[in-house]
Amino acid sequence: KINLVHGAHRDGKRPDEAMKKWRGYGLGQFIHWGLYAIPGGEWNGKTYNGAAEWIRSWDGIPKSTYDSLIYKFNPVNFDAKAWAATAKQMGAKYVTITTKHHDGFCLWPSKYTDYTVANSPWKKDIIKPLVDAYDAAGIDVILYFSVMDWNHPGWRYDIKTEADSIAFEGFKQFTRNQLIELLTLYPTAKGLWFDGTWDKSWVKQAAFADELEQELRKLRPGIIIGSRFRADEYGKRHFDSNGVLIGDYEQGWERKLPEKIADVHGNDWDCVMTVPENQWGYNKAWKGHIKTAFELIEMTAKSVSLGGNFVMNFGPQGDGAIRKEELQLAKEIGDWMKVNSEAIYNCEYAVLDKQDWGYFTKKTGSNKIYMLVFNTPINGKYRVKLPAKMGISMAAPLSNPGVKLKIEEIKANEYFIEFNNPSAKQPFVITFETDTDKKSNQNYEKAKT
Ligand SMILES: C[C@@H]1N[C@@H](C(=O)NCc2ccccc2)[C@H](O)[C@@H]1O
Repeated sequence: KINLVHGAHRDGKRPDEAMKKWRGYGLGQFIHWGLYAIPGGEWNGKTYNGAAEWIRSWDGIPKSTYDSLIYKFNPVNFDAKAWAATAKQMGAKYVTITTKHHDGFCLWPSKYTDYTVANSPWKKDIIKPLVDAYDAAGIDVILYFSVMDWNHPGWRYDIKTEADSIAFEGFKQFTRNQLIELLTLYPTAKGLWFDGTWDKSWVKQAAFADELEQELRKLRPGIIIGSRFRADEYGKRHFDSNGVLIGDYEQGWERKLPEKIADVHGNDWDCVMTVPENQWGYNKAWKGHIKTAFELIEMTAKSVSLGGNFVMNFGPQGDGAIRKEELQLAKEIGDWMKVNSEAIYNCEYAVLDKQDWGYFTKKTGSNKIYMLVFNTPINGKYRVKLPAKMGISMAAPLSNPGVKLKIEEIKANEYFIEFNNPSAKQPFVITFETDTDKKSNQNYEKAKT
């Protein structure tokens, strides 16, 4: 083991109530909104091929021209309650909202910069009504904050000269001030989702970032901060020089999912996912593959089956309305969650071998198992392998608990659960219970039709 001062300060999952609640969220909403939503990936009729929220970095636009978008920020159709209602209907249990993205525009009236909503035609705070609306909807709020800030004169990609170092010191204090300001103005926020922390300038600030993280945790006990905030003193990010996760959960699953349980190293994690291939901010022309509700539901099931949460991104339009395609996806996902969310909320990795038909989840603190089916076997027989000595109780469709499904023990601790569901067009859930002291063949009803 290497002796580290600014590595991980804790190993393993956080045991406290705040983190237990986070662990059980299952499904979340990401909101990427800011000045970039106004051009929406297009400028003077030309489309920008990168991610819409990175359009400022496109050579085709003079930076000052982009920065003057502040004078066009007037989202007349912004309705915080409507956004929260969409998330509620979808079944999201938490929301991560951009307070400031890489362009440095603040959606709250920060007193540490002029580049905020206060100096736009809109004038008003955007974050406060959002936090209030989501809190009222019972959806926990996490504040996204980009450390990298293209608008601040003190931002540097690396520290090469004494002048860089002096400028960056000012930037570090500005960053600290804004974070304390956010936690003070929005005390109900449950966490901070840091981004824009990969450049050398910030990676070299192990001591400062470690002290700042500890200060924020003291200011807001229980606050949840992921692995993307800070590097250790050897520049190691997410996992320190001893391979221990820095922060409360792994924050590396951006637009990708783990394949198997070994990939998550026993840590908490969430996956943040775009609906198109790679657009977080609003992009008028949603080119390429747009994920369907089916795909997003499967990613949610897969995430929970591997002990994580799934966070689906929304990129509201410059006028503040959510685009109709995202509203439609929220409805379809919400309709599925209405019937099946018991297999998602407060569920965890079931410690069972994955089978071809789909994913297992297990209700935390119980022996209830859920089989989330995405591929129906032609013979209607669903294979389940249990650890030795573990029995299986009666199985039933989650949506119809009265139907006792036939369970056939085909060999030691291996079963076929029979369920012919030819009309299925949507993923569905079968549920059963396990018991630890297996009394072979006595733990489930013999077939009843
Ligand atoms: C959550 C997303 N993170 C921002 C981003 O720049 N991701 C690209 C990226 C991801 C990981 C390392 C470097 C760069 C995107 O703009 C979104 O805000």
